[in-house]
Amino acid sequence: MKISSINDTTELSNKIRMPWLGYGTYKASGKELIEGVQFALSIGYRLIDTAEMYDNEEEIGKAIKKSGIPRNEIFITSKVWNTNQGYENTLKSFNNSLKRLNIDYLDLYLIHWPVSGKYIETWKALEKLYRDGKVRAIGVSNFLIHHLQNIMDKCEIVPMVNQIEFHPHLVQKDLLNFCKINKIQVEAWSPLMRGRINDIPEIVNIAKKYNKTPAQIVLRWDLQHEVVTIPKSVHKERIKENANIFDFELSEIDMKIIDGLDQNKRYGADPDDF
Ligand SMILES: NC(=O)C1=CN([C@@H]2O[C@H](COP(=O)(O)OP(=O)(O)OC[C@H]3O[C@@H](n4cnc5c(N)ncnc54)[C@H](OP(=O)(O)O)[C@@H]3O)[C@@H](O)[C@H]2O)C=CC1
Ligand SMILES: O=C1CO[C@H](CO)[C@@H](O)[C@@H]1O
Repeated sequence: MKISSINDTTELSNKIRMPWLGYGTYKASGKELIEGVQFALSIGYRLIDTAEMYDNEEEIGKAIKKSGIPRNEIFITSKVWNTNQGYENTLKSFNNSLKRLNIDYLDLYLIHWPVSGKYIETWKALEKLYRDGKVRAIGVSNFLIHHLQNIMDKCEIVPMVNQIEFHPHLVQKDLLNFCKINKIQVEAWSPLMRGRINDIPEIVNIAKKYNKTPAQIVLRWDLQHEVVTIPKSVHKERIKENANIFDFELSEIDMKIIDGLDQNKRYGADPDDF
């Protein structure tokens, strides 16, 4: 698939379209977040990723309103936090996120982590929200194959998205294949390894060859794997840099070199610990 514009989107299993590039917001707040979101929207980002746990939904809602961009042109994701899982609590959390964001529907609602003994009931609440038309797509985050399989065995709707830790040190090829076969769109969190990509010599070398930065190389690698990517930055230059990934293509050899950096190494938590 050729991805050559910031306006390009992927079609989810329910036909809803999701941008390939999004704006991550973890640890961002206040003025720098409001300005970051507005700037990102002004240069063409159309996906904003948040979560009730990030404690920044109000600011994001304000920034979106201030941008003047019609609501239906922006794809907004939020997530139910672990301590609020369970059927009734999830319905409440969802409504609270809508209120804080000051919007009347979400584009994508995710279960943040697979809390054992809770996520099946939580998923049933997401199915209800989806059937009631309050959210355009539903999905999960940090789900491994066995969690996904469990939902598919016990529930009716297959998750449309799985947002996972994904970067050159954590490729999770089997999970990627499982998602592909089951039409679950993979979305990468910490795609820049929280800034560590600048320290990987192989990526620095590839970056020089394409006259791009290490961040741009890794984000392009995501797209060529057909993985949606949501880098976070509160600096204009980097927000711009991270979006400047649609005018070049990595060769198959360079894709393989980056794939080969996999160490199955997580910088975030292990989904089996919840
Ligand atoms: N579902 C889940 O469990 C999780 C979801 N997420 C989501 O994914 C998003 C992205 O992941 P995140 O963990 O934030 O990490 P990222 O991999 O996006 O890295 C963000 C860090 O890298 C820096 N940075 C940004 N752009 C560049 C660049 N071009 N060159 C060098 N450094 C750069 C940022 O600094 P600065 O801002 O100062 O520019 C920040 O410190 C989150 O913000 C959140 O929305 C994240 C973690 C878990
Ligand atoms: O979304 C998130 C942001 O980062 C946190 C710390 O790594 C994660 O726990 C959380 O899932």
